[in-house]
Amino acid sequence: MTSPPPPSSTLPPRLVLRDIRKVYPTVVANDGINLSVAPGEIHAVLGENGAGKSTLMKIIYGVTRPTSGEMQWEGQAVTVSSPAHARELGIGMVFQHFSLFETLTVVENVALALPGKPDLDELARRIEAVSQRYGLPVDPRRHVHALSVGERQRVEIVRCLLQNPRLLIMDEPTSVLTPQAVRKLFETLRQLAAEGCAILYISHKLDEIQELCHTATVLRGGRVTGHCKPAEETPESMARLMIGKDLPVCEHGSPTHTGEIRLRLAGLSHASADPFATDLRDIHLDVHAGEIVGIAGVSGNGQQELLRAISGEEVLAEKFPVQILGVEAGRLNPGQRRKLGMCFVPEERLGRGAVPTMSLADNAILTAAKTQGLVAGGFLSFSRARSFAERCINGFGVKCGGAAAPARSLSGGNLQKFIMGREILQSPRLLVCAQPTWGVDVGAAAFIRQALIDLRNRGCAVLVISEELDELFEICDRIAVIAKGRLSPLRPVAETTVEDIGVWMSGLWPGSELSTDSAAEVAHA
Ligand SMILES: Nc1ncnc2c1ncn2[C@@H]1O[C@H](COP(=O)(O)OP(=O)(O)OP(=O)(O)O)[C@@H](O)[C@H]1O
Repeated sequence: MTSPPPPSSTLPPRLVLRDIRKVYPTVVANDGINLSVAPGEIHAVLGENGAGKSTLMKIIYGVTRPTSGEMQWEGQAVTVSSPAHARELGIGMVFQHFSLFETLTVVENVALALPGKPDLDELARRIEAVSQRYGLPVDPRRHVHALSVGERQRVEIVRCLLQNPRLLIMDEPTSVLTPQAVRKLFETLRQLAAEGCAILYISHKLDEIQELCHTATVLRGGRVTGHCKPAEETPESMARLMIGKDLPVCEHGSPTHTGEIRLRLAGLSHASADPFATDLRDIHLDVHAGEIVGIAGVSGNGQQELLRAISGEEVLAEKFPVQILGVEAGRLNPGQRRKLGMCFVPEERLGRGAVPTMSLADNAILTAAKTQGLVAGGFLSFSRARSFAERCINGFGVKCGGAAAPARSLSGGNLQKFIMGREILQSPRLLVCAQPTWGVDVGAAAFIRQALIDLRNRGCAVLVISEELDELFEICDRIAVIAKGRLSPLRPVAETTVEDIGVWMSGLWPGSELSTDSAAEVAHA
């Protein structure tokens, strides 16, 4: 599919940035940035993790003040004092990290972003209308805490579209959307652009940028290092522009040796107390030492519940359904399961994967205290915690202000790299991870995938739950699909195709109990 023709260059720009600079205590996040977006233009902002993309977008949206520089909105100099001010001007933003209150419903969350006190019934109807029109299904009455990551992202997008923005900023909006939802979103964005909305689009998915965007600005180390027309580039040439060299190629190889079963799910069924959660139904799965098993699926089909049941965040009624390193572990808490040799990475990096206000060293203590000997004689060793955090930072190329930097000061991709590093460097015997490369730039994603393959080659059993089919096909040895809380049979990756697994993702695999109607529901979960 090709991009629509670029907008007419005779229109005056909607937004102009001149010499924008933002200095944080340990880093210059933006350094003399110039950028201009015309009405109807879809403009990509490209760059490695930590290049300064989100900082620039937050400046435009009034979340952060620039240290210096000038911004013009529709020809007038403007200082955007707050997000509310940005919204008044006609600027909308979908954030990389969700800004939703978990204890409120969807409609209550949306109401908070609107001026005055909107009538909730009327607003719920508007939400339904917008979500239907743009193919982004959300139920306005559900509580946010019960939504999957993909569903939350849809809420963020719908909330933004309700405000009819004239400039829409999207910070990695597709990281957790299904391929069908991405198609729909692109149609929406093209439609908005055709109606004259300017769009600033940040993504690490270079094929998407090539398909969607008219123009691109490349950032590196806070500075503009290039411009291009994505339609005239390839994903490889854009990657080179971004990282200054060719992308490394993953060396998968075959599993050298598959050994004993490290994770066994023996008929795992679990009904959560949360009425909106997906019940897990009779899941059987073995993951052996020395293999990577992938679980694909449309977000909201039981992935979160499965990860919680395996990690111990959700303790089960019985011991036997989850067996870790041969121990019936269903009633153990996460700490006890980690002691058996398991590490895990949840899909939400801020909140579950790391405590935002704590330093990286303290975040290292949270999961690695035992394996890295960070506690001795009942006392925490802060120097050891610091040096382990530094190993994660150096080993995984995390760009940050050092081990003392609070987790929330890291760019999204850099925090993900840190969390992956913290778990992988504990040399677990079993690693369970969700969305391992979410929000990570193309170079770092290749690095993380290779680190998972290397871990497998050292004999670790690895289970990856991901919505990125291409990623699963690149790194896994065997693959299954989760749909409506049920798990499909496992297939060797070499004996299946992305197309087959795509069909299975709607719940229709050989022997599946789902009807065609239920399958349609799965695709929209
Ligand atoms: N509140 C903050 N305090 C200190 N440093 C910060 C803060 N916010 C961002 N930074 C730093 O500014 C730099 C740019 O971060 P930014 O989030 O803009 O990068 P990014 O290009 O959006 O990266 P990613 O692709 O990983 O999201 C990083 O080095 C980051 O650590």
